Amino acid sequence: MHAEIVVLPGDGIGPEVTAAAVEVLRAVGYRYGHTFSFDTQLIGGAAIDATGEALPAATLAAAKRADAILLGAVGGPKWSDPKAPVRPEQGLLAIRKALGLYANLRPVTPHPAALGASPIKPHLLTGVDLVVVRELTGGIYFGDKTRDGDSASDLCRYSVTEIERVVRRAAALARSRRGRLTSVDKANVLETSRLWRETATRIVAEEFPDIQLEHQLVDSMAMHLLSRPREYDVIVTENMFGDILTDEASMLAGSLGLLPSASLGDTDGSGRIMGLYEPIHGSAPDIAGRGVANPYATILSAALLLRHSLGLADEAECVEKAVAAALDAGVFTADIAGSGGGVGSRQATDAVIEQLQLECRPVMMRD
Ligand SMILES: NC(=O)C1=CN([C@@H]2O[C@H](COP(=O)(O)OP(=O)(O)OC[C@H]3O[C@@H](n4cnc5c(N)ncnc54)[C@H](O)[C@@H]3O)[C@@H](O)[C@H]2O)C=CC1
Ligand SMILES: CC(C)CC(=O)C(=O)O
Ligand SMILES: [Mg+2]
Repeated sequence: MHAEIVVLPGDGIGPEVTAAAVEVLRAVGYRYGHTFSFDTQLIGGAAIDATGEALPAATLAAAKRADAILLGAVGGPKWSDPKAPVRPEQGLLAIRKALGLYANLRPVTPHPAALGASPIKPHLLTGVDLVVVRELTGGIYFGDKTRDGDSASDLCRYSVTEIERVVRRAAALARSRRGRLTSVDKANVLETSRLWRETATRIVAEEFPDIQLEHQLVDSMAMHLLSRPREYDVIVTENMFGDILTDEASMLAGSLGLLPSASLGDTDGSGRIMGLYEPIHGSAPDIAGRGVANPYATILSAALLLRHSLGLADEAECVEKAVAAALDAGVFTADIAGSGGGVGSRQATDAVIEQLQLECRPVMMRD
């Protein structure tokens, strides 16, 4: 097949990790006989520097035309002045909203070889396999913001429709997995959470009676996620809770540099799903430009791109197996290796590409 992929490197380590994922996509495409073309566009701080805007119109237009989008990360100290008229993060929020990417899937599956990188006891981590479905285009990140002298406010608003569609997506995912859905809210305090809980209960009862639904308050969820992570299957929650809980969940895997994500919209008339794929981490300014960033989260995001937007399940699995094999072989970047050790991004990417040759057997190459 031929696919057009828009690449949005962004800032900090974004260009480093997207370059790694593009190399892997080229390698897997070559192996399976696909041609992927890559159109690099500006977003975030890099876009502000070049155009004054965090999401230039040309970037959005290219993203709308593309078969899929791969993004690194945005932001950094250069653009973090509280008085700055525009911030890189606004570009990311804007593209998610403009493309209707309301469901952000963040799988968390600690790899056995990397358990030592986690601060959690290994016996709690074996068998952990969960997905957080984070609502991505509503809530407090998108509400009106005001600053009035010494006070400020951020409005958190959710509509029933916004909650229904993400809960449906999460419940359908749970149905394809172990049939368990945990909806996370703060319904003991917040009105938006009470609407969330009411809507999640109704949608599951009416449309997914086979799914086991439980509700969990976000504060105790933050604790249970670390004390009994194996019990969770699919977790659905609103935008900010999902953002925070998944950075926490990265500690189950051992590093932020290991968690990928898929931001998905609805399927269009031709069966195509709009998708943007990015690691859950940020631009990591503290390590940017040194060639030491862990590229695995972005490479695994590219695997999600192959699966969800291009319908290439075998190719996605091939990339995932290659990353797992690189980890099995002990190819750890510094964030996983610890104690000042570890290989650079270059070696980690090379290891994945090498493992691709061993792990993947396209149909045309099978006996
Ligand atoms: N999706 C995005 O574009 C996101 C952007 N950000 C932005 O990133 C900037 C930095 O934010 P932080 O809070 O520092 O979060 P961060 O995720 O960039 O970094 C947190 C810590 O994790 C480490 N880390 C992250 N990714 C890594 C990787 N692939 N390999 C090795 N180590 C890695 C960093 O070195 C740092 O010590 C901010 O401007 C923030 O707004 C933050 C989160 C998401
Ligand atoms: C940078 C923010 C807009 C969001 C964030 O932290 C994330 O999507 O993980
Ligand atoms: Mg985040």
